[in-house]
Amino acid sequence: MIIANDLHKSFKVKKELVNAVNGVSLEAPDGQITGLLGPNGAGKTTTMRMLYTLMRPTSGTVTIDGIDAIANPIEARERLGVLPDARGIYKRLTARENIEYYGRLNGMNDATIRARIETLADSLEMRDILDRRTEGFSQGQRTKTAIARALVHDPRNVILDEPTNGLDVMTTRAMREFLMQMRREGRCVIFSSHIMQEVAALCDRIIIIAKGRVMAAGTPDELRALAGNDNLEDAFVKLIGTEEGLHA
Ligand SMILES: Nc1ncnc2c1ncn2[C@@H]1O[C@H](COP(=O)(O)OP(=O)(O)OP(=O)(O)O)[C@@H](O)[C@H]1O
Repeated sequence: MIIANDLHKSFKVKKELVNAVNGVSLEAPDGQITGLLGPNGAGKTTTMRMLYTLMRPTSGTVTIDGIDAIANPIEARERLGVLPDARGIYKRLTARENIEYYGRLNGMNDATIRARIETLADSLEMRDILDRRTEGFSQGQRTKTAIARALVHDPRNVILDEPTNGLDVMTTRAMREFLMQMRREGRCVIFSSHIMQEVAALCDRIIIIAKGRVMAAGTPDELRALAGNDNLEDAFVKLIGTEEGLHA
């Protein structure tokens, strides 16, 4: 379970202060998919970077399964699988080697890593690319490799930054099925998107972020009711206050 309380993050750009995240609180329970939805520049990536301990908040707290992620980042990371916005896979290694490397960094033995790769290769439908060098991989193939790598140590909590970004229809469908599988396995899944239909179709709870703040949070039905609108798309536009950047 991931809990964030009153997260703030500002960046100094020349003499100006950019307030990227302005008091975001959220709770993502186990066995549920929680979606962060918001237009470009809303603060989704910055929020996630703080959740997965890459970035220290200016203020606020994050706990991962009850562990204070700011005070104990290494312990928190052991419980986290992360697909960062920059996928960052090693191009001189094969997909399998990329995944194995992370398994070793996580202190796993070779037999456990091998078995885990078998499971992930099936779930992610990536058996055909496992032993190819990742140089030249398509965007979808890179994303699959990065997700398998993120999950090699079987983390209970999974944070994915725009996992379907740039994927074709079939690969997007496979990715959605994979997210639902993680939910069935009881994991806590958080993913970000600016595609309203995707978030509505997959998420148990949606957190709408704009201008670094949580504008609304709830189930798709609750958000419809909150906006007083049966059409989810219109509800989102109303809650965010602009249509800009919402669509793919
Ligand atoms: N390292 C940084 N230095 C300066 N400004 C930053 C930095 N990181 C993010 N920002 C700013 O913070 C704001 C939020 O950015 P963020 O990447 O979190 O948004 P996002 O919701 O993920 O957007 P997108 O959907 O476009 O990826 C933006 O105005 C961005 O320019």
